Amino acid sequence: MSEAVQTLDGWYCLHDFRKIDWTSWKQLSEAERNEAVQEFEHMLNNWHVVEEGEKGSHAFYSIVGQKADLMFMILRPTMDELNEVETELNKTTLADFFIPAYSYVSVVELSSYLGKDDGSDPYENPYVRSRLYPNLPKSKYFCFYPMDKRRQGNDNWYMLSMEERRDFMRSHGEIGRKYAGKVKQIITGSVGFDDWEWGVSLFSDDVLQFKKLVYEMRFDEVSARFGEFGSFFVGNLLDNDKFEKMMEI
Ligand code: VOV
Repeated sequence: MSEAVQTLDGWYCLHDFRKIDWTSWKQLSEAERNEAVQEFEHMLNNWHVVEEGEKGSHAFYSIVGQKADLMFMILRPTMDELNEVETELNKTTLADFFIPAYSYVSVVELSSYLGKDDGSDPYENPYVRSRLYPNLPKSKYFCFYPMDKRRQGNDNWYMLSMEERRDFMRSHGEIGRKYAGKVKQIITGSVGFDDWEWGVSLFSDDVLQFKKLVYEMRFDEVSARFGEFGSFFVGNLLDNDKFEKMMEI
């Protein structure tokens, strides 16, 4: 049996995609709509307080295309708290006008392929902590997709030796580093939690960099031979002003 890589696991993560039931939303009076948006923003403001207290983080984007209209990426220290946030969201008046589109449950993950083992506790390392418990960037654009590593014939990731997998990840990391300052990636592990093995969340102020990065990675052996991908979602950052404008009829 090949040796499983040890993972470092951080905050639990929910990607929650919703469509808006515009037909029902339009039936409300302007006053009712304003009240629902204000109630919703009150919840978002509470999430900001959690973020400032470094007890979690969140990202809120509108999604382009018919797969969804809105996306919430929520990070919390426990699965229980993640569930509470989801329920809080579902109890808002606005959620009566949301239609579930897709969701993804995972945990922020760092593999130890490239880490140095100097005997110290990695969970005490400030850099590692900033990766495991990240303050999600408020970048203009967001991209999410789930992925697996293939298990077929000669292309079975889980049958490779630790050294082989480490070499692949080194090359992967080298490509990724070319996008430093342009794209920030947050990899969340979802084995045992959801239908794919990882969630890939990308943040950038230049939306075209998602295409360039993902395309370049397709030619790297680890993605070319072993990468299998689910649906892609791409969207634009929402703040209160943009959200109010979006919900205006
Ligand atoms: C901004 C770009 C970027 C950078 C710098 C980067 C670097 C790195 C490093 C150094 C490491 C290994 C250590 C760790 O941190 O875990 C990883 C790990 C991982 N990656 Fe990555 N990745 C990027 C970007 C990046 C992308 C775009 C994808 C999707 C692949 C594609 O083809 O669409 C991806 C996937 C992953 C995955 C699924 C893992 C875990 C694999 C496992 O088997 O455990 N990743 N990644």
